[in-house]
Amino acid sequence: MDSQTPLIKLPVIDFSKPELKPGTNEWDLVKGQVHVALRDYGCFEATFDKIPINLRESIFGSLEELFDLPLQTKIRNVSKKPYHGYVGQYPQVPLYESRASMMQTKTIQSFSQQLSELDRNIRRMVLESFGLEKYMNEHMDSTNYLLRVMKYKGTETTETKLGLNSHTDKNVVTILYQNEVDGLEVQTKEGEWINVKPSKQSFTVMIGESLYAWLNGRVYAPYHRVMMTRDKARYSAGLFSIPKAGYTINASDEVVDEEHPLLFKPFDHVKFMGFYYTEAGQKAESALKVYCGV
Ligand SMILES: O=C(O)CCC(=O)C(=O)O
Ligand SMILES: [Fe+2]
Repeated sequence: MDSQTPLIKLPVIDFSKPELKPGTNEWDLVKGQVHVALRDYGCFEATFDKIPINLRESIFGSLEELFDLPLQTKIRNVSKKPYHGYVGQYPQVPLYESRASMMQTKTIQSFSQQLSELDRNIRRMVLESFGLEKYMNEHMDSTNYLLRVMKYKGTETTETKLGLNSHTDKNVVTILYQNEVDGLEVQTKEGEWINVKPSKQSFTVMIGESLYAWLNGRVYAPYHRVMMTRDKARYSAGLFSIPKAGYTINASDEVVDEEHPLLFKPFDHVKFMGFYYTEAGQKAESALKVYCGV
């Protein structure tokens, strides 16, 4: 199925409660919602008011400036490290450009810091809800953060245009924030595309394949893409928690049983990314399965 179904909406989960602390009833309630949403969709909309509105809005000013730099300047920001350098000018997705923010402005730095708190709360809830508390410190220490920013040029026609190819994220958790131009679509397990329409105070939270593998498939890592329908540019920023090089992702015994046989052999995310960017990795339906599937 490849049609949009406006009837399906992503779950919306409220992280704005002032006393959202581990051990409280509020926490357990939200934890239950996170568990169900990530199991069923691998994605949800999070309302989170801890980042002041003026800070959130000034993000897009910084992004506009960053992407308005001459191409010569932008392409100087190349990198061999996965996710880091400038990407853009791809014939397949001509509207798309992206780069790591390098956290150079105060605005972006403080935005990332506050958003990483949301990432940690979500991951803590996920681990607790699977009874994996004993891995909490190891898990939290196993990742780095990267803020990557994206621009999708508006379409110059009335046709819908591909902004970003359908893919699954390969990291742990992704938290996206966007301007008022929608375009992100997330695919359900049944193959239907949901149009993501976050409100001004909400962020889109999505599971990547590293967490999917570590939890042995107990959470879903959804395919998603960007489709552009408007003539206005879409700006988005993503906070990505990414496994550190040298850390082995190994599903814990607690999530492996007869009903849930082991899906992947232990792997190193950075080495896997090396394979993902090869021709074989790009061609594979699931690069992770080809790389280390059981
Ligand atoms: O721009 C967006 O909302 C999605 C970006 C995305 O999927 C990615 O960078 O992996
Ligand atoms: Fe993505």
